[in-house]
Amino acid sequence: MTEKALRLGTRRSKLAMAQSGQVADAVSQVTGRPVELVEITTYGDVSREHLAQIGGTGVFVAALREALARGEVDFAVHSLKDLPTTQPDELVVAAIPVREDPRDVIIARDTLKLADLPRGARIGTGSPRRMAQLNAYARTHGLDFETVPIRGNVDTRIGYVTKGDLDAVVLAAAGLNRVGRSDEVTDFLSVDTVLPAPGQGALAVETTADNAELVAALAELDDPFTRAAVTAERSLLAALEAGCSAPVGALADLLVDGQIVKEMRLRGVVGSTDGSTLVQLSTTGPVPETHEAAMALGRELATEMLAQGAAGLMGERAL
Ligand SMILES: NCc1[nH]cc(CCC(=O)O)c1CC(=O)O
Repeated sequence: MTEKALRLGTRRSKLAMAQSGQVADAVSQVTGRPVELVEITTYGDVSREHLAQIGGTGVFVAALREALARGEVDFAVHSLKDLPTTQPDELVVAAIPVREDPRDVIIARDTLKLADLPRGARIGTGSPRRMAQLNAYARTHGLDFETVPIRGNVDTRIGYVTKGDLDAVVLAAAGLNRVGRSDEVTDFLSVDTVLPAPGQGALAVETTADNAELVAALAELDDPFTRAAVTAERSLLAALEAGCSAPVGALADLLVDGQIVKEMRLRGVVGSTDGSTLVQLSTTGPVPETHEAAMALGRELATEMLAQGAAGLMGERAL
């Protein structure tokens, strides 16, 4: 007997197709049903140059959510770091699978590492979070590189280096892993140097709240530790009243003693894009066992960061 295929709404970019394909296979496994990819073309895909004006990466998420709400697809996969912190009532994040490598990386000419970039080197990144932390690193390590605003998909960004326009570009390790290009990485940036975006490396599998059977099936793909970590990170972002393009980094991880999980640590950073000011703090607490406990961890750190002047660093906006 062949069961009706589940429809997975996806953007058609290489990265979106790769992560949707991987989740499609996993969903097929747990449901025993075939999964069909349904490509959703968004205004952002057609008109890249107007992406900033029409609201950044949020437009991609919005188009997939509209397709879900209209019943054109059964579920969708988002990069968690591109997902707004507000959750529509009619939709539910049914699964957050195990997170990939959360780190940022550089791809530089001549296999250079960050610390080896020559004076005056130009590093491409459109992210205020990456600019702030890289420029702060340069200031504190006597380096003299410059961050240059760029945007575009993974291929476009790597192209700036291979064509010789820039010395290096910054990308997320997870995205490169998913499209099979991690062998081009020349330096994995320590999270002590560049704290990743809240939710970076994690995916969100979203469906309609009224589809109880599918919600339950998708929940089998959920990783509770990843969910607790990204919930705390995104709670920090929300409590700072920052959006996905704000200069905010956050990463929660587990503190382990031998084999025993002791606590969850949440680190956060906000900075000015020139790197002259960074507010960098961390907090630890019991591993959150509920959504509310994970939210509380993020709010707690946000309160401390705001007390140290974080709000004044969040005015800057760019993609
Ligand atoms: N903002 C674009 C974006 N959204 C998700 C990823 C891939 C990494 C991830 O899934 O967290 C990327 C590319 C990048 O930042 O290099």
